[in-house]
This record gives sequence, structure tokens and C-alpha cells, in this order.
Amino acid sequence: ASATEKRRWTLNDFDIGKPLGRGKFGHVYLAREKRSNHIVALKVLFKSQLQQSQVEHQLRREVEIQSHLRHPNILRLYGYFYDQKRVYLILEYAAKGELYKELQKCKYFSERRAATYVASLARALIYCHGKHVIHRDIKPENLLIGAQGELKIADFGWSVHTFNRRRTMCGTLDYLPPEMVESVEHDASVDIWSLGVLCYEFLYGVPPFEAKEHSDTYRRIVQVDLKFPPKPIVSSAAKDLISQMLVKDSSHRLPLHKLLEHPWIVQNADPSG
Ligand SMILES: O=C(O)c1cc(-c2cccc(F)c2)nc2ccccc12
Ligand SMILES: [Mg+2]
Repeated sequence: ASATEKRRWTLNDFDIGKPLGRGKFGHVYLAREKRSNHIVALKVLFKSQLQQSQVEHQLRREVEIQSHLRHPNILRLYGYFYDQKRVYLILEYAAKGELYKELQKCKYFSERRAATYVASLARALIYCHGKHVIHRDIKPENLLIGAQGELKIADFGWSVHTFNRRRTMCGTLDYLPPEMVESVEHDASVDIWSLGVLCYEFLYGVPPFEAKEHSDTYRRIVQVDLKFPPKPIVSSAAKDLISQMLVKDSSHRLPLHKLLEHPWIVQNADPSG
């Protein structure tokens, strides 16, 4: 049987290593599965916290979705188990860590690096949409970097159909498309919008509709108040792609398969992704 296939896991199956980070509901640790020596990331969530925030059903559903997705640019969920106080998620270990830290360090990315990331995310989203999974939470905090520098979508904010109002209350609005900030029904094209926001942030170092107050960000999103600063210098091909994704009418956003044929992606993205 493969090292990480469906089994009844317990904490004794793992040697626990250094903490990799902390989230709202608990910590993530480096861990090694004893039988296979397979290195994983073990996410430890406190049941009390999950109950307080009333997210246990969302977590179950997202774990269900995540465990069935298989794509090089989507972080694997190998399994889960729980004890009296905690829920443990057995996750793929992304050796080069969090993308948002890399973006903070570099300030912004080269056009080749940005295009390579955007193309790999587009392929991952085409895969998800093909399985009727809408991500809805594409932002730097939810992206990790694998050992070969490849991007991995790492968030459990996945959901198939429900719209979690609470999420928009506490999370940043920056990445939400008009139809979500206006709380009208939405479809897979919300991910095209968020990918456009991400592409802008990769190239300029800040998201396009950033403002001091939530209310100003809200207004800039619904008005699609898109401006390209003079610095850093960005090619018109990149601006053209972003302008075709950040379109208010969701049915007029550039479809993801067309994105992969856009000149800026074809000329700049590293095919290996
Ligand atoms: O005590 C439980 O049965 C329990 C199970 C799970 C759970 C079960 C499968 C997958 C998953 F992600 C989480 N989550 C919880 C969250 C709060 C309190 C209790 C639980
Ligand atoms: Mg998240």
C-alpha cells in the first residue's frame, strides 16, 4: 500500500518536527510518517476553537473536497484523524514555504516569474472547475511554494456551492470580485477575477483596489477602479491580460483556457510551471 493511502492514522504514526507556522485554529508541524519515512506537514486544529467559530462542518466538507483533488499545483491532503481535543490534517509539505513572504521579500516579481505562477494557478483552477469546485479564496496567504519552486494552492477555504458570509466579514476584501462583495450569486468566474488581482499584485507588489478603509476598497472593486502605476515598469501585454480578467460582468472575464493562450503568458511563462 502507498505510504500515505487511506488508513486509520494516529499521532503515534508520526515523529513530530519543528513548527512550520501557526494559523487561526492551531499550528502546523513538520512530521515524518514512521513506516514510510515520508515527510509531511501535520496541521493541528483545536476542536474547541473550531466549535467556537462554528466551522467544523465547513472543515469536514473542505477536507472531503481537498482529499479528492490531485494536481501538481494543489497541495495534497493525504488524510486526517482526531483525538479528544484536536483534529489533525496530514498535508503535503511545501519545502519553500509561503508565497506571501517571498512577495514581501522581493517587493514584486519579474514578469517571467509572475506569468509562470499565473499559468500554473490557471491550470489548477481549470482542473478544479472541471470538478465543479470553485476556490473563492485565491490570495498570496493561501499559496505555498514546493521544493522545485512550483506554486501550490494550499487553502481549505474551498467550497463547492455555499457562500460563507462569515469569511468575507473577517478576511480581506481585496481579492473578492464585485458579485461577491455585493453578495449576489456567483460562479467559477470569481476565481478568474481573483487570479487577475493576484497577477496585478505579483507585478506591482500591492493589490489593485487597496485602500485604507474597507468601504473604499469595496467602492473601488464595484467600480472596477483599475489603475496601473508608472513604476515598476510593466509590459502592456501584462496590463492587457489583467484588464481582461478584472471585468465587472463575470460572463465577460477572459476564460482560463484563453488565459493560457494570451501572448503575455505564452511569451513569459516557463512551460514546466
Ligand atoms: O469529535 C469529532 O467527531 C470531530 C470530528 C471532526 C472532523 C472529522 C472529520 C474530518 C474533519 F476535518 C474534522 N471535527 C470536529 C470539530 C470539532 C469538534 C469535534 C470534531
Ligand atoms: Mg484561508
